[in-house]
Amino acid sequence: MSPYGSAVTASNVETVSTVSGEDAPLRFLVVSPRQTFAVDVPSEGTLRIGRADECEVVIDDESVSRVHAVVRIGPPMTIEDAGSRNGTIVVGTKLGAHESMPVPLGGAITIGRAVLMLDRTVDLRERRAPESETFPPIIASPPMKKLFETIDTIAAAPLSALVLGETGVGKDVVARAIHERSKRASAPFVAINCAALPETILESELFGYVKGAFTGADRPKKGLFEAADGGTIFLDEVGELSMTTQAKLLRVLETGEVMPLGSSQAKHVDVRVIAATNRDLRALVLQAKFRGDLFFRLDGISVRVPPLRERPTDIRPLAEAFVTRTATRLGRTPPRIDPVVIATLEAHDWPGNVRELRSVIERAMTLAGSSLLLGTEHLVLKGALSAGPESHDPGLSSDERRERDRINAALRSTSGNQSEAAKLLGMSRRTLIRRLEQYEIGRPRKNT
Ligand SMILES: Nc1ncnc2c1ncn2[C@@H]1O[C@H](COP(=O)(O)OP(=O)(O)OP(=O)(O)O)[C@@H](O)[C@H]1O
Repeated sequence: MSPYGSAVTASNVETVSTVSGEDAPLRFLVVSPRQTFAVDVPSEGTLRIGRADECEVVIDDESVSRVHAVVRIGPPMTIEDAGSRNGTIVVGTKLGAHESMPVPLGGAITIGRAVLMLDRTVDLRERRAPESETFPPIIASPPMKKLFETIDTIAAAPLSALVLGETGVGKDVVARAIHERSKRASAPFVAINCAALPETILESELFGYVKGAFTGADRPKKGLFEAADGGTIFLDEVGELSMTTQAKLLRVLETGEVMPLGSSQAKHVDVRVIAATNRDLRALVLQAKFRGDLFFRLDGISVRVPPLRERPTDIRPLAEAFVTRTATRLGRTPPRIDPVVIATLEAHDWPGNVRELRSVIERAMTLAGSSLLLGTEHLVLKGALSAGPESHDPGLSSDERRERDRINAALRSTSGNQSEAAKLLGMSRRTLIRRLEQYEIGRPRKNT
């Protein structure tokens, strides 16, 4: 029972009594009119949810009170309404001011116009493409059939590979498919987003470090190259690597050896590198922003994943698969999709590609509740995502474009969390918000 008020319990939902142990870490998925993002749940303490900057989960919407609700990590994990203007609804039960109840796993929590859901995730590096998302044979358009064949060719070749394509097309999924169809399938697949981390942290993630390599390095750490030994490392957004890190990466590719930070001893690794980018690497090479020798090493063999607008016949099977997957996760019967919804989805141009389609479906499923028909009233397409980095913006100078791309990348890597993205970018949240307006980036938008 909450020290602040009475506790309400729901009998038919799975609640969470621990956030540690064997289970995958927990996160809150947040869908609000302007934002879609995920927030990892810490192992202890509280999470304030509200509009105010000091909240751990900031939802930028006027329907949300400044501090609307408080999650106590537990055990058991509970949510308490913090005296909000319009209450907190937990799977249909409205909490009055200072009432609390256990947080249900996978159940909708409504806070103003936003919906939150507690979800289990897997390790950040691995979470983008769990087994079930691995290139399911659900997509059958001619361009994708061709892509399947190319994936098999790439899988069999002992070369580095480059996966090209706009944001959200499924480069990550393709990289994993290459790994799983290769001889390395039983060894690890390790993925990292090169745009997500500042240079020094990225290098220590990639190459590891020895004890005492820098302040705070009180024990040695294995890098991802070592962790992927025998398998595949997937370097997402490779176009964002700094020149220094590019030089170090090139050395690993040329010698097959990694040098942990602070060490003078190289370690041999046998790792296949698959890199991905939504930027024109060749153009970056021409502008001296990407090393030509590294480009040629990475570009052993390349594959382009077509944008969703070039394969509209994939939209229906993908949408159906996302509906089934979300329903399974929520323990619901998958609803039928109204044919008008399919037609609407097929007519949309999907600047955020498959990722955008996935969030639109997940949001529709949340809004549909237990309805057995997913209708147009559940569909929110307008403003669901902003244009990706390849959108047309002839007015932007290249510096501005770079900054805009960095911001997009940071938002992607933090699943749209503005505060985290601002930290990564080394700017205040307010500055980030100003930039979002300046570059007309739809307010955080990317879901994982
Ligand atoms: N063929 C597919 N089948 C099922 N899910 C897919 C498929 N393609 C993409 N997805 C889903 O769409 C989302 C985006 O895919 P992914 O992360 O692979 O895109 P990306 O091209 O790597 O994006 P970015 O450039 O932003 O990193 C993920 O949730 C992924 O699971």
